[in-house]
This record gives sequence, structure tokens and C-alpha cells, in this order.
Amino acid sequence: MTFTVAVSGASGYAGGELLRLLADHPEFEVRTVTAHANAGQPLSAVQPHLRGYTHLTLKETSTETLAGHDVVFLALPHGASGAIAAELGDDTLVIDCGADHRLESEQDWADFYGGDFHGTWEYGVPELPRMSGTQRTRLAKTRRIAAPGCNASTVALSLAPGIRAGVIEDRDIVSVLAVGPSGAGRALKAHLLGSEILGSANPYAVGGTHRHIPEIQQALRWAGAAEPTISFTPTIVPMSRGILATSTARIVPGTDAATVRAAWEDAYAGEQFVQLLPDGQFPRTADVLGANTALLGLAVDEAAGRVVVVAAVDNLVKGTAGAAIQSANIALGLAEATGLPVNGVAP
Ligand SMILES: NC(=O)C1=CN([C@@H]2O[C@H](COP(=O)(O)OP(=O)(O)OC[C@H]3O[C@@H](n4cnc5c(N)ncnc54)[C@H](OP(=O)(O)O)[C@@H]3O)[C@@H](O)[C@H]2O)C=CC1
Ligand SMILES: CC(=O)N[C@@H](CCC(=O)OP(=O)(O)O)C(=O)O
Repeated sequence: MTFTVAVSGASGYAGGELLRLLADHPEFEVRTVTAHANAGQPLSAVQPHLRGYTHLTLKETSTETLAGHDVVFLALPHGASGAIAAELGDDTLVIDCGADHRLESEQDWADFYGGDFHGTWEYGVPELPRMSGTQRTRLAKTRRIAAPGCNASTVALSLAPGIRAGVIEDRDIVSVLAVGPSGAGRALKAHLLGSEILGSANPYAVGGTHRHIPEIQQALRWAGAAEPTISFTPTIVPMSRGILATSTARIVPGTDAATVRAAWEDAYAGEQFVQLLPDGQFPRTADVLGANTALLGLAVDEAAGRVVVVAAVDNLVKGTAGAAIQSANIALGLAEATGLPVNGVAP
């Protein structure tokens, strides 16, 4: 069976990556692409690397242009998708790549985003621990999916197994990230000008202000954390895409190194898209570019009493578009890996 697909925000980075991946998906047929300022342009004029879609023109983003498809991917700025999604039919599978439907707490939404709260959808990271199983089970039953924040899912995947197994503490978690500027989207922003970021590493959202903090805490609560606290510091580095997140947490006293490592090995043993590297190996962002893969390396720092998890993710693939398609596959009952690359592009 072929599912008809609309991609909104198709002129942006996340929308473009959705289209790149969907071109190789055997069960999806992209019929409609929509944009905002670029509506009316041929898609190929705005996304010249997408040669498989030269027949498509960008339409206005509206309920009318998006209705009538089996699957709708929304890749719009925060706040733009809630009203549109509310008008789409209950049978339509809607995947929102923005933050509008990620958070369970309306207070967190007000504190970190503001504006209307549009309710909570199933979180599009299938591998995360949830209750006695994983988030995958919940995705299989839904028609509304909130794709993750790229930094948030990278850190949540890094730490959730240790919380679930009770081998790390949920207080005093520290995550420091090197991130590429494509995570901020295509719209021009002064602090992301090439002249500002080429040849420099620029920290931002320092001191507990980043919007992904409540999203990480929420995922760690699903894994069993009571009151997780996290110090989260991202830094923009000169690579167009990619996240390298280094997260450390206190090991529960008395837990030996083998038991710590086994928590992550057990959690991800059957996973195709989240892989723990052998002891002593750590990932580079170059290893996951273009792939729907989160690669993790883990060390036990016995002197510090902490576990150190280094995770590499392509923010536009496993961090957004790949996670969205993986979750859509599950919701539609397709093989989870359909159309998704596990191999990266290197060098
Ligand atoms: N970039 C990333 O790595 C990640 C992005 N996301 C999320 O995905 C969403 C899209 O991000 P990204 O692609 O990076 O952003 P971009 O700025 O690259 O693209 C935004 C898209 O939304 C369209 N748009 C802008 N304003 C409106 C509006 N008022 N109504 C309808 N459409 C509008 C733009 O159209 P036009 O250009 O024609 O004006 C464009 O197609 C965001 O919510 C973002 O937070 C999530 C995880 C990671
Ligand atoms: C470089 C940069 O600014 N990156 C973005 C990543 C945003 C993202 O993952 O998307 P959402 O905005 O949908 O949460 C950030 O850190 O906010």
C-alpha cells in the first residue's frame, strides 16, 4: 500500500531532510509540499539538492493544502503547527517536528516557550524506556506524533538506560554539547552568520535557559527519575550538521563498572538505530552524518564516581526527520527501518 504524504515547511532544513529521506521510502508518495515566504516557487529552486522532486511547486501552508493526505509532516516554527494540526482529520497521521506538542507540562511550556499550549502527543523517540517497555509501543497506537528536539533526544538516549536500571543518580547530571548551526534552521539569525561562527566555538543558552531542558527531564522521568536536575550547555561549532553530546552522571554508590555498562548494553541490544560502541571507543559526528543512527560511547570514571556517555547524532536525521519517519513507520504498522539509512556519509 502507498501512503500519500504532505510535507509542510518544505523550504526549510527539517522539511528538506524529510524530503531527502522520503524519496527513498517505498511506501510513501510525496504529493504536496508547502512553505510560507517561498510559496509559489518550484521546490527545486529552494532545495536544489533534491533532484527527485523537480515536478513539485511549493504551495501555501494551510489546512486546505494539507488535508486529504494519509500522512502530514509539519516542519514549521514553534507555534505555527498547533492551529493547523487541530484542523486535520483524526485518521490522518500527523507528525510535528516542532515543539508544540512535546511537553506534558503546560507550566514548562509557559516557562520555556510561551503562547498557546496545544496539548501533548506521543514522543517520537521509539527507543526510550517507558513503563515496562519502550516508547515504541505507544507510537504503534497513535495518529499524532511529536518528533523530538535534536539535543533533547540525544541527551535522553544517552542517560535513560542508566536511570531505568537504577545505576545512576538523577541529580547532578551535566551535559555539554557541540552542535552544528543547522539545528537553528535556515532563517537568517545574526548570531549564526558565517562570519560569526566560522573559526569559532560559540556557547549559547547557558545557565539553565535552554528549551530542551524540560524535554530531557520529562524523558528521564519516563525512565524512572524522580526529580532529575541537569546542567545543560550547548556550543555552536563550525560544522553544518551534527551533535556531539557529552553527558555525565553520578554512579549509584556500590555499583561496579560492569553493571553500569550492562545497563546500556541491555537497553540497546536489539536496536538498529541506537548503538553502543565497544568499551574504549567513542563516536565522532562524522560517523553519523546522513544516517538515522545515534552512536554512543561509554566510560566509567571511577575516580570521579561518574559515568561519561558521549553521543553523536545528525540533528537533521535521528535528531528530527529520521526520527519522524521512523515513528511514522511504527504508527502505520510498517517495518520500522523502512526508508531509513543506518550508514553515514564519510569522510
Ligand atoms: N533544524 C533542526 O535540526 C531541527 C529542527 N526542528 C524543528 O523543526 C521545525 C522546522 O525547523 P527548521 O527546518 O530547522 O527551520 P527553517 O527555518 O529551516 O524552516 C522553517 C520552515 O517553516 C516555514 N515557515 C516559516 N514561518 C511560517 C509560518 N508562519 N507558517 C507556516 N510556515 C512557516 C518556512 O517557509 P519559508 O521558508 O517559505 O518562509 C520553512 O519552510 C522547527 O519547529 C524546529 O524547531 C526540530 C529538531 C531539529
Ligand atoms: C544551533 C541551535 O540553535 N540548535 C537548536 C536546536 C533546535 C531543535 O532541536 O529543534 P527545536 O527548536 O524544535 O526544539 C537549539 O539548540 O535550540
